[in-house]
Amino acid sequence: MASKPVNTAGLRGQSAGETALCTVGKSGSGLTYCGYDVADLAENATFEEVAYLLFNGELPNQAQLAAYKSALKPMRDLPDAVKSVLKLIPKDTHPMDVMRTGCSMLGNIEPEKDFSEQNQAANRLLAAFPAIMCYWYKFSHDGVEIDCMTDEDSLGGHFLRLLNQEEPSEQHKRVMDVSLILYAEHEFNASTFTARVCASTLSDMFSCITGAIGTLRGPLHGGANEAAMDMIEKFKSPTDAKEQMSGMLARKEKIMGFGHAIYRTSDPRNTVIKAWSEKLAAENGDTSLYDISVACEEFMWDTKKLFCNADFFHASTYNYMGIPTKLFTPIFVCSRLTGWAAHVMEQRANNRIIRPSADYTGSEPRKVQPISAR
Ligand SMILES: CC(=O)SCCNC(=O)CCNC(=O)[C@H](O)C(C)(C)COP(=O)(O)OP(=O)(O)OC[C@H]1O[C@@H](n2cnc3c(N)ncnc32)[C@H](O)[C@@H]1OP(=O)(O)O
Ligand SMILES: O=C([O-])CC(=O)C(=O)O
Repeated sequence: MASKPVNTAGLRGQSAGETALCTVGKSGSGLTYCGYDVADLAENATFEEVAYLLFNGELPNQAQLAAYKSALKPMRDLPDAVKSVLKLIPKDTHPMDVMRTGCSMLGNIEPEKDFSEQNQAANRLLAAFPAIMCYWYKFSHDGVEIDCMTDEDSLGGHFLRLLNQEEPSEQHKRVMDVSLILYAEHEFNASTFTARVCASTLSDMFSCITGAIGTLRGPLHGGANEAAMDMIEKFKSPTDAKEQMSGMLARKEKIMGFGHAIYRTSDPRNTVIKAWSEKLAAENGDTSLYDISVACEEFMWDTKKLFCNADFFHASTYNYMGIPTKLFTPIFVCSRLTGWAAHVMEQRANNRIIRPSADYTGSEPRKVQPISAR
């Protein structure tokens, strides 16, 4: 009997190029950055080490890491022109639109003039993204113009400090670091592919990243962490969660934070972030959000054999850290920028314009009729 044909819609299963940056769904836990298992990196590295790895192909030694962090620190502030634009953006704007505009505006003020500046442009965005997010958030929500510079050692700590305007705990800094590592890179996902398509036209780094932000925004991609939070906070208990999800599935609604285009039985990032959610829940004392999330996970596996992707337990984890839901996907941007920029550099190093073909399904050739005759 002939086997079921592979559904190739959405380019599924088709190779669209080469990369040395990442494998998805292959050896070990299923996800490696430059050969390192993501769980190993999450356990034994920091986000800055992972950024260095993606940009240079090797993990830094102590001196290289110290030099890299020292180079990033002075780049954390924003030009006045970018602050002025951020101040114009209304409070009810989607923060991913703010990130997109902030990125694009920075590219107006400090353009990448040629590809010799690509590392500078990537590092500038890496250092400045937490400020783009928090400067707008604090101004639009609290009317406060925050100082965008902190002396926090890590970018994760810097973000938490800007957001809460107080010293973050060591534990929260570590969780943020782990989260940024988990989100950093994921092969030819939709937003990275957007960045590569843009790069293949020999466009500039800021355009590639701006396009990628727009792609990550959607709920089928990065926007799922926010959408998952909106869903789980509506559930009153684990039993209520199962009942409501049953109704959602019956209505053929997508359950955000579940399923994956490549993984078939689990997403290796889930184990890591779920463990942090459980730990934070226990320390918080109110474990209900974690318990509800676990009930969702069990229900989806039992009924549909669908599993949590990276986004699902990020929702409760960030919530236990007091991070506003609307900033969940922008945090993803702060991390994935590293993967996007590394892919832009890789595309540029061996470029041919990305231009696939299409299967035509339209009308047969025909003649234009005079407008009076139509
Ligand atoms: C960091 C990230 O970007 S991870 C992804 C984040 N996105 C989400 O969490 C959104 C919810 N998930 C989804 O929409 C999908 O699983 C995607 C977009 C991630 C992958 O899409 P696809 O590759 O098309 O999924 P796949 O081919 O495995 O789907 C198989 C079936 O399961 C269904 N399905 C997949 N995910 C879900 C879900 N979360 N809820 C309900 N049904 C689902 C599909 O509708 C499909 O059903 P069908 O055969 O009746 O049409
Ligand atoms: O790979 C994908 O399709 C989506 C994903 O998990 C990611 O970008 O992290």
